[in-house]
Amino acid sequence: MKLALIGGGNIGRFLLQSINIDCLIPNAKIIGLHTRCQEQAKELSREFEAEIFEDVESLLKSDADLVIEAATVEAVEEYAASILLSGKDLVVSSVGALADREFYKCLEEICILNNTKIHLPSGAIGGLDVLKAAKSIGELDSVSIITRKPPQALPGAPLDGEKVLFEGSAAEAIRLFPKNINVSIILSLAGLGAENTGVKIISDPAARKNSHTIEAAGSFGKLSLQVENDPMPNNPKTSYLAALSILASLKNRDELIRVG
Ligand SMILES: NC(=O)C1=CN([C@@H]2O[C@H](COP(=O)(O)OP(=O)(O)OC[C@H]3O[C@@H](n4cnc5c(N)ncnc54)[C@H](OP(=O)(O)O)[C@@H]3O)[C@@H](O)[C@H]2O)C=CC1
Ligand SMILES: O=C([O-])CC(=O)C(=O)O
Repeated sequence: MKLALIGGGNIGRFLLQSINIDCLIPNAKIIGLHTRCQEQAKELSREFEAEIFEDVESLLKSDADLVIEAATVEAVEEYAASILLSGKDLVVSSVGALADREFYKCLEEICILNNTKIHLPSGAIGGLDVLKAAKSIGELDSVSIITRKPPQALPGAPLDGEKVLFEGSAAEAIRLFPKNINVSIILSLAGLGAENTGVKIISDPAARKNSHTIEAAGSFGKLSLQVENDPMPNNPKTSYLAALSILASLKNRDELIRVG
C-alpha cells in the first residue's frame, strides 16, 4: 500500500517512524509528504525517505493509493474533496471538519461517484462500537463527553486552578476548540450528531493525562467509559492513543476478519 501524508507534526512524524522505519503495517510505505514548513519537510524527507510535495495538487499526481491527513480541520476542509476526486482514499485525523453536515454530505457524494472511501479513526477515545450498535435498531437517548486536560494542552486556560472552559454541544465545541476536541465529533458521528452531543472541557493543573469520560444511555442500557491518555511527547495537546488509532485504522483496512 502506497501512502501519502499531509502534516509533518506530532502525528505525522509518529506515522513516518512507525510505518517507514518500524514497518508496523505490512507492505505499506509513506512515499510522499506535504507539510506547511519547508524546513520540516526537508528534515522528514531525509530521515524517513519520503518525497516532498510542495503542494497537495502535485501530491495527488503521485501513485499513492491513500492520503493520511494529520494537519488541521482547515486542511481537511481545503483538500478532502480534491483527494477523493483524484481517486485516492482518505484517512482523517482532524475529524472535526466533518461536524458540518453539508460538508459531510458533499464528501459522501464524491465517494459514491469516485468509488473512494474516508476512514475516520476512533482517535483519542473508545466506545464508538457501543454507540453504533445501540442506535442500529434501538434508541440512543443521550451521549456526552467530559474532557480533562492540563492547561498547557488547552488554549486560554489559566495555570492556577481548575476551570470549566466550555460546556455545550459538540458542534459549538469544535468551532471554539478545533485543535482540542475532535474526539467529540467522532463520538457524535457514531451517536446522535454534533448538536445533540454534550461536551464539557475542563482545564486541570493537577492532570497528568488527557482524560475523556464518555456517558451514553438508550434502549441498550448505559455506557460509562473513561480513557486516561498519555500525551504525545512533542505535543501535549494530542494523546498517544490518537496516533495509535490511525495505525489501527490502516491495519483494519486490509483485514479479512474484522473485529467490531
Ligand atoms: N481525532 C482525534 O481524536 C484527535 C485529532 N487530533 C488532530 O489531529 C491533527 C494533527 O495532530 P498533531 O500532529 O498532534 O498536530 P501538530 O500541530 O503537531 O502537527 C500538525 C502539522 O500539520 C501542518 N499543517 C497545518 N496546516 C497545514 C496545511 N494546510 N497543509 C499542510 N500541513 C499543514 C503543521 O505545520 P505548521 O507546523 O507549519 O503549523 C504541522 O506540521 C490536528 O488537527 C489535531 O487536532 C489530535 C488528537 C486527537
Ligand atoms: O488527543 C486528545 O486527547 C484529544 C484531542 O486533542 C482532540 O480530540 O482534538
